Amino acid sequence: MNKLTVIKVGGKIVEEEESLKQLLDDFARIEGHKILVHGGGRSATKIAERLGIQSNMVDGRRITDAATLQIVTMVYGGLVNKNIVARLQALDVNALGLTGADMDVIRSEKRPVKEIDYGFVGDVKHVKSETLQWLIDKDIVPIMAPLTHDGKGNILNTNADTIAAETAQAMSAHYDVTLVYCFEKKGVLMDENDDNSVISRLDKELYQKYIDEGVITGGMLPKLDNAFRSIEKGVKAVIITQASEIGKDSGTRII
Ligand SMILES: Nc1ncnc2c1ncn2[C@@H]1O[C@H](COP(=O)(O)OP(=O)(O)O)[C@@H](O)[C@H]1O
Ligand SMILES: CC(=O)N[C@@H](CCC(=O)OP(=O)(O)O)C(=O)O
Repeated sequence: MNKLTVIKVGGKIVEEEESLKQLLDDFARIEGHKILVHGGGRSATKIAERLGIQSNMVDGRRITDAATLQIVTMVYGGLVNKNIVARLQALDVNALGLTGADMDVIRSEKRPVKEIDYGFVGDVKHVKSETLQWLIDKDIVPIMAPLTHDGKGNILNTNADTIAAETAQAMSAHYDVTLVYCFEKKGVLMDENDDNSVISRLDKELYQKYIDEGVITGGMLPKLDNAFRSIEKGVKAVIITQASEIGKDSGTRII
């Protein structure tokens, strides 16, 4: 099987010019087939604030009312996605920006209301891996925004870590997939404030221990849940690392 690298890049990197430039330069240099999934949560929060709309996150997920949906559609599907696409084109990467609605690439279902009503947030139901494969085999590089659709005309907001994991899992039917979560730290850390404390290999047992001890918290929890699920569902390797370290043998490897 051919190799495919799925890179997910989070909001903090996307928002800062210097780290975005570094990420895109590194991404452009990755050889072989690749997909970039981007977040942009921090940009959405800032623009919402400018428009006088308060952001509300529960368990790392944005409560998305109608006004917030308009903002995330503009920010993720427009501003962030098209900026990345233009920048990659300047680096000779034949990037194509996609939301889940484009070519029906990712269908989702509005998250059912239990204790919390997340509003217009979608849980992924299907990734059209054949469509992505068709694009990739033509040397087109999909740049995926964290937006999906329900097939009934509605856009839904979907966490970018989940988009990356579901895409990597679906693409495992066609390629040997490596999923790389890039963020601002050097990997999963023993001490969140010490970049020299990278946990180089993490299995499920150790993960649970570190949760219990409060070593791993917050936004890292959904990321690692997605990471372990991906390994269980056929993704060959999952790495959590700093953008500048892509392709090097560093960061945290999920085993
Ligand atoms: N043990 C840990 N190692 C590294 N980061 C951790 C750890 N525990 C919690 N975190 C937090 O998780 C955050 C990453 O999650 P998140 O902000 O959702 O990432 P992203 O920028 O990719 O969206 C880090 O910025 C950090 O604050
Ligand atoms: C439902 C939900 O929470 N969607 C996320 C999508 C963006 C995202 O995941 O961005 P980062 O990777 O930068 O955090 C949000 O709106 O914040």
